[in-house]
Amino acid sequence: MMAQYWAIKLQHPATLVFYRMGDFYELFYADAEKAARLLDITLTKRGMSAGEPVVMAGVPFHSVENYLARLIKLGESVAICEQVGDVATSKGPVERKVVRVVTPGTLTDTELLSDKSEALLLAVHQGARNRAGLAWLSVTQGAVQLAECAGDEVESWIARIAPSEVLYSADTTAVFQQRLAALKLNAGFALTQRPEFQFDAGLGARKLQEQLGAASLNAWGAETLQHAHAAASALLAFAEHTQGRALTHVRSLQVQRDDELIDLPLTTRRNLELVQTLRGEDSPTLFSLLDTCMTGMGSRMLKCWLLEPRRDRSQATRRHDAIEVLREGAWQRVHAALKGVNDVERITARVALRQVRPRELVGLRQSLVKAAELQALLRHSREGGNPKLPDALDPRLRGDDDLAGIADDLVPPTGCAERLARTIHEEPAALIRDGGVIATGLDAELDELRAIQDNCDGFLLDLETRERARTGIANLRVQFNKVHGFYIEVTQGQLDKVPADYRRRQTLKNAERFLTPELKAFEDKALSAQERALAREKWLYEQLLDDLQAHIPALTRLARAMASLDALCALAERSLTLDWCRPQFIREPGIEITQGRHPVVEARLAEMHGGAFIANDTRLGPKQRMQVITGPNMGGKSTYMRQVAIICLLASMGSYVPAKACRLGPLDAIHTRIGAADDLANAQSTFMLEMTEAAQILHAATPQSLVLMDEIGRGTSTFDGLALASGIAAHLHDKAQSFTLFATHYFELTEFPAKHHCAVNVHVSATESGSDIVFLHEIQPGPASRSYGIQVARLAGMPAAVVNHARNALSALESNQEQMREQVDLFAPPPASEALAPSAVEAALGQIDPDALSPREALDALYQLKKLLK
Ligand SMILES: Nc1ncnc2c1ncn2[C@@H]1O[C@H](COP(=O)(O)OP(=O)(O)OP(=O)(O)O)[C@@H](O)[C@H]1O
Repeated sequence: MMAQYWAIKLQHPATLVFYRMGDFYELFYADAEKAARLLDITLTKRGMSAGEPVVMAGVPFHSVENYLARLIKLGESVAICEQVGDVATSKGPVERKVVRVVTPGTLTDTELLSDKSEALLLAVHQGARNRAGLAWLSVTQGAVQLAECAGDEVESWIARIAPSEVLYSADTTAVFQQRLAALKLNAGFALTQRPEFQFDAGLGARKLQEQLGAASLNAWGAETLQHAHAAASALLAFAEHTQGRALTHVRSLQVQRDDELIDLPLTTRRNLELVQTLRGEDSPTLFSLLDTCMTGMGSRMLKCWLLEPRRDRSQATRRHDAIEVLREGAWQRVHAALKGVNDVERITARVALRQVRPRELVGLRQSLVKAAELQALLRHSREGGNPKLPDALDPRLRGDDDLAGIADDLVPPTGCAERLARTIHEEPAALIRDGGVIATGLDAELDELRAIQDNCDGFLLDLETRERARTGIANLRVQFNKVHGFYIEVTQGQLDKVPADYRRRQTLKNAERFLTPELKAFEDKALSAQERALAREKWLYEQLLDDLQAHIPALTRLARAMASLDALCALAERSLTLDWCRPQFIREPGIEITQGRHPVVEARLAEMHGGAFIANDTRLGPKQRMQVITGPNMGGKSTYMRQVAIICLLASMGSYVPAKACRLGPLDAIHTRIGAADDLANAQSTFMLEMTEAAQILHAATPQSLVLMDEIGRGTSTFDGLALASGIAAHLHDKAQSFTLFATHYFELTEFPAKHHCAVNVHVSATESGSDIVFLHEIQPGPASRSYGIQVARLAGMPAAVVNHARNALSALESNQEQMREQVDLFAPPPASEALAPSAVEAALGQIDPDALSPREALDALYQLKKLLK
């Protein structure tokens, strides 16, 4: 057995092997030690192999999912090795095989997956000439995505895609591997090395063509992406390896280009608290506020829309159109009809992978019925006098985000629901191996086998009556139990009446149990009927899965349509409940928001009865690109800046926005530099991190970018900070020319707009009442008059002595500063660095004309130059 184990383990060296032995999965040696540590299970030693005791640890098979979930969360991978041979007939250890490998990026079990997020597997290929290829997919979805980028952009791509597992080739350079390892620390994915030959561009292209059933990748614009093909080759090979079969449901391809999406760097996602709060929690975030989806697949779709808004606004416009229609009444009915819809997307993938459970198929059938209902609803609102619902869209323009396209895709595949209804029991057992899954009436043979079992009770009663009459034993009983099978039980006092054909089966304290030839024959028939019924059920289940394969493409389309409808419906509901408006896209550059609000802060205030949120306007355009925002701490500067970014993002993803009106010009990125958290894991100080992030923004920002800069420079001495902040503001204004919101506590910067015609001062208002401060949270033109830092400290409970001390110190500092102020012009351009005069060697070198020199003269000249250098 250990020889068999080692043969299997050798093929999965970096994976924990769960080796099935009876009712347990056992782990051996180093695997056992690791699992014992990670799972807190007992380590034991048993027997001897190669002269050493065998170290092992085991988990019961019925609770394996729980252990798997814990290991996967810790980034481990597990190979599940089952007994596949026949225990009764095999000589030596029964044959075993790894039936699937569970890794963080290739999860398919409903129990192990989060409802609301995808587990993505990503392969990265380091190509020549500083290029890289990326390919990624979710095994529970049907689409592969490809991208190519410059080698130094890999981190930002991976961070944006947020995979659960990253595959890289064994031959990537050490530096590249270090960068991946550093990213892993921050992003928390599993990093898996694969052999170099698996990253084969030719093979990748062929595999993709096979998946898509196409002769070329031209139609997807993916023909020339060789580095991405290489990544796809490793990606598909690994995904197939883990599932133990081909991924027949993966039939679509998308190419992502970095100039197609609005750039949302990781810092922006974090600072705007899109899907996670700054503390790493799931709520309250923008996503948690938006997500009123009825299904997991709807939530996942919505999250993807939020994190991947497109620069091209046609998709967002289609979503706005759909929301507008749904708002007019249909959304409530659609919302209600979506209740109880199952995760068709994941069930479909599990059908394709032949891992689907009986109850999931019942869920699928119910969802198909719902799909027809939803389709009727959408069609009805189209015909029934809703003139805005387009009915004949050009199919090329149709996406999965317009209602006409969705309605068309909601067609359940012909005969699929009926086939499921006929085949699967209304309330089937959880697992096919338990039996009781296939419906009665589907298969005559199964029904007959079941009848034998069902008739058991009748037969036993009949036999009991007959035997009582034959033997004269009035309390004789004919019974069955799982351990001993069938028996006739006779109590001690009656044993002398037992006929000769009774064979003793078991002796109890007060009774004996017997078998007769007739009962034995019945037992054989009944037990074999049960076994045969189980085998028949399994076979019928496999037949069903075979038949369902043909429906996979239609089911995948249907799942996407349902998910989109769910997401649109959630956006429609949110827009009504939270009083949001439809944004308008304009061609000219600009961000114009009337009475904008920060949706998450507003919701928090409402929840905590913290008073009304104060709405604010924003006007940014070609002539007014920068706002320098001043005002007291706690005044609402950060909230205001974030709300502008969030409104732009919501509009771009296709949602309504928290404002009275919004007109938005083209946008290519949202950059944010807000707050400062130490990045200890990467050994970066607060200030270093601040400057690194700011430098990245200055390099990347364009006139179509929105940039939020919150208190830049505060991490160092006042003068350094102020000097840097003014330099950064000048760069953003003059060079990048981005739309910039620049919040600062440096009052000196309020002079910036005087010398920079596209910048204006605004401030958040506050008033003093006695020695207290009242925040008005209103954005008003002009600079703030003062900072109120000391009042805020007082509010925060600072000891009175400290507050007094600070007041004194402040007035001394302020009078000092007045004197300095006149002399320094912060915004004067730096003098051009003086050109240095050429050195003697350079001057001599300049005199030499190599073509006019003989070899002898050249040598002399060289000596001359050496001398000059000395
Ligand atoms: N427009 C608003 N309406 C109502 N309350 C608001 C508004 N803006 C901000 N607030 C409240 O004020 C609090 C502080 O806001 P914010 O963090 O934006 O202030 P800040 O000016 O950036 O402060 P600091 O300079 O200390 O960073 C918020 O948590 C919120 O409760």
